[in-house]
Amino acid sequence: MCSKRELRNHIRNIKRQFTKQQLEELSLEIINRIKTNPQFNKARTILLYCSLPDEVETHELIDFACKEGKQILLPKVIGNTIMEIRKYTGRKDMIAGAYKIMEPTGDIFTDYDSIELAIIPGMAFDTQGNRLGRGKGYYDRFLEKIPGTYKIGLCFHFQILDNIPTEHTDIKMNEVLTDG
Ligand SMILES: Nc1nc2c(c(=O)[nH]1)N(C=O)[C@@H](CNc1ccc(C(=O)N[C@@H](CCC(=O)O)C(=O)O)cc1)CN2
Ligand SMILES: Nc1ncnc2c1ncn2[C@@H]1O[C@H](COP(=O)(O)OP(=O)(O)OP(=O)(O)O)[C@@H](O)[C@H]1O
Repeated sequence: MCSKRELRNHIRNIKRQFTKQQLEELSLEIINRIKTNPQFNKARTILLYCSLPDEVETHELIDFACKEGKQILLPKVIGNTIMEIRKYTGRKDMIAGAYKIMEPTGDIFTDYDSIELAIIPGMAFDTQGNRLGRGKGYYDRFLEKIPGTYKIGLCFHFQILDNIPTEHTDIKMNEVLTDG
């Protein structure tokens, strides 16, 4: 079995073979799936992520969900291993933080029990719902705090692997949405 580091390099190499436009088209397919997902439609408070250029594009989804009247929360990196959650209050209130991720300047959000759905990026997911992240453990540490929340991973089809090596701290997705 490959190490997590080898798997991350493998995925990075495949991703490079796609143009920006191809990834945008694949993203659209995935976002259309999320918009018809029953868990998404019924959730009123959703933890989302503001995508980096190599991730499934979520910018339009964030504003779509807001227009639907949902409360949107986004992560903000506050240390080497910790992220906090903030309310999204519009594009005008976003600022580039660590790793150049756009993060909200809005209020901090700590009512974790009210988060009904978490939509989570990944370098890869396997068929059992295991997730491989960027290797800092930000999501694993946070997801521990919301054990009852339904978790949906988003990734491109080439990021679905048969088997991801796991540690006891890794938290599984309930569902993974992809293109194709
Ligand atoms: N859009 C988005 N937001 C997110 C995450 C994410 O994966 N995607 N995170 C999920 O954890 C947290 C941020 N974690 C990150 C961890 C590493 C890198 C990163 O670029 N790592 C470099 C290696 C840099 C280094 O080792 O110092 C890399 O992947 O090349 C980015 C974000 C919170 N917000
Ligand atoms: N809940 C936790 N408590 C303490 N350490 C943790 C926890 N979760 C993960 N770690 C540690 O953090 C490091 C990175 O973990 P891992 O490789 O699983 O990150 P990742 O899920 O790929 O990254 P990310 O969540 O940032 O995208 C590992 O050394 C792991 O043992």
